[in-house]
Amino acid sequence: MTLPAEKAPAAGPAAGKLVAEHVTVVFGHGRRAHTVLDDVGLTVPEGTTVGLVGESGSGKSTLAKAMVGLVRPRSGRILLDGAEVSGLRGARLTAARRRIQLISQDPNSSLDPRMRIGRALAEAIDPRRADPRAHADQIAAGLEMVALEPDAARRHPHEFSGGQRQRIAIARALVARPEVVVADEITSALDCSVQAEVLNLLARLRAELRLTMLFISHDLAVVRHVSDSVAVMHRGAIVERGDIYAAPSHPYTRRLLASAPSLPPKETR
Ligand SMILES: Nc1ncnc2c1ncn2[C@@H]1O[C@H](COP(=O)(O)OP(=O)(O)OP(=O)(O)O)[C@@H](O)[C@H]1O
Repeated sequence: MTLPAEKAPAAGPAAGKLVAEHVTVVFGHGRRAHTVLDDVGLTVPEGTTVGLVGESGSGKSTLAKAMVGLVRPRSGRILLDGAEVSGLRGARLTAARRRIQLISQDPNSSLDPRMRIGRALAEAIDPRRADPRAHADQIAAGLEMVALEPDAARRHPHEFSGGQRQRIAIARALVARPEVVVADEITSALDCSVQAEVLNLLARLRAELRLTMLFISHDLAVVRHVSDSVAVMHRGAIVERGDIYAAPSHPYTRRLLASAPSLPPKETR
């Protein structure tokens, strides 16, 4: 999959697979205007995972949505391989969205309860021809990727556990083979034991599919487990990035680390 003609080689300070450049997002108008992201810059280099931490309401989900084209910045740009995606519309936006997939917190709201799993995956493969029979092999491969049997395609979301539903959401995001995944609090609705299972699955798929990933969580231990580097968001701005665990420099990062339960040592991947 390639973007249309405006695709340009990444260069200069914006080099990176997925880049937010001076992104400002404002909700509401006039006296009710609320700046949720304020001049945010973030680079996710190809093949790496950047973690994004920050407290509730700091703007992480808004940045996730801006990164995948669901929220339009008031100013600034989102770049994929150096080409701007934030201003795209229509077919070009659809093409870019296939290359960057969002997996969000709650599979109950992201999976339509009335839709069979096969149909949901078929829609992700080809929204214009969402016929599961036309994509049976790809659907079976997608389900296998997340360790589910092919007959899961004939079932509805309520027939699965929370962890299985999140695995289905992962399959739906990955079945069209995106290059970049934005994972927004994907384990926060799950029990601890299931959290580890989903994180390990995502880590395996990331390596197998050579994904570039922005991994968002309020949980420092989880972010540390999966990320190559970490950025810290506070009140709509990135206040720190890099090895925040060894040498936190911003007061908010220090508070965040101090309030986290003891962090296990980072595992080597
Ligand atoms: N569509 C919207 N319209 C108006 N305000 C919004 C909208 N979406 C988010 N906000 C506001 O933007 C701020 C940041 O929300 P956001 O969901 O991005 O934060 P977050 O860091 O992801 O928090 P959480 O972890 O709780 O989801 C909040 O004050 C929220 O109320």
